[in-house]
Amino acid sequence: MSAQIIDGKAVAAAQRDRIAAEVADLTAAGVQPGLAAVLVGDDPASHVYVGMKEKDCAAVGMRSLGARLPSDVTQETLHAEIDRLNEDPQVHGIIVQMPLPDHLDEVAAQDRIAPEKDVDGLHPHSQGQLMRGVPTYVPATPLGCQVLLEHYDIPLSGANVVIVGRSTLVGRPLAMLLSRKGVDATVTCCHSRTKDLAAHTRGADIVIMAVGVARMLTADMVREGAVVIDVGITRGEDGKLVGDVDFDGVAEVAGWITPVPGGVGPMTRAMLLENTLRAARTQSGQPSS
Ligand SMILES: Nc1nc(=O)c2c([nH]1)NC[C@@H]1CN(c3ccc(C(=O)N[C@@H](CCC(=O)O)C(=O)O)cc3)C=[N+]21
Repeated sequence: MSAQIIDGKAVAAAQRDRIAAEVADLTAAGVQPGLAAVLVGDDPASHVYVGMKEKDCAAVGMRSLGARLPSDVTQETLHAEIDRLNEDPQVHGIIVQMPLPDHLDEVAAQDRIAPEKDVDGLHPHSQGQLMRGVPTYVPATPLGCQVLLEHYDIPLSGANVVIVGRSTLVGRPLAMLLSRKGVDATVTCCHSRTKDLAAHTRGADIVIMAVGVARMLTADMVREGAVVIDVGITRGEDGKLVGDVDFDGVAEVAGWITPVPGGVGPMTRAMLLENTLRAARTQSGQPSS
């Protein structure tokens, strides 16, 4: 293996330590940040993720509230629960864990969250402000990718970044984030209909995989020394997490690479805490330290 490992777990731990110190200061000033996760139904993966978020909150001294609703809940009841959290002054951030059961409208639920509590960055206000170049809350996974790249001093200005995937949660916001003035990457957004994907990825200084297709990016698709960020998390039959990158092969050619697990995933959780801390500061009128 020639690539150096981008250690998301370690960077996330450092971020959590910093956040914990800031949470302690804010709590001493009378405001304990609070995050509410709305979990509908009994999808096992969603339960695992929400459980991790609750543990993360506890680790940094934040309050966490789990709102659990049955899988047959109506859209009206879901909205009533979001309204209740919107009005609760102890709750600074709200996320609705995705995916929702098929009979529910995910977009309508996202739209229901008060923009000032939208720590997932999925409300049209958050997405629009990011598009305008004045972000409020950036979705945690794209933010985590940016913080990881900056932590390792990987040059972004003028860099050719190829993002594979165009989801609302990752690909599109990431393209906005990295092409902003001040970050200044040249971003290409590829997807399932892209012609000759390999020609794009081979031309990239940085390849970011966010499609959810296990081991899609192979060594022949990567330029020698390129930076490879893997956002994919496919659960294999053996229960193990598999990324969108064929790690063993690509690590032979890449210069830097994120592992799965231990790459972007832990950063996603840390950035959700960061967004919640910012939400608590903004809502309480406490200046940042
Ligand atoms: N409203 C909403 N917001 C989300 O941000 C959201 C969501 N819904 N639904 C599901 C996806 C997925 N997601 C992950 C978060 C952390 C890890 C993570 O920490 N992964 C660890 C390993 C975890 C394990 O072993 O299972 C890692 O990659 O090292 C993974 C995935 C957030 N999501």
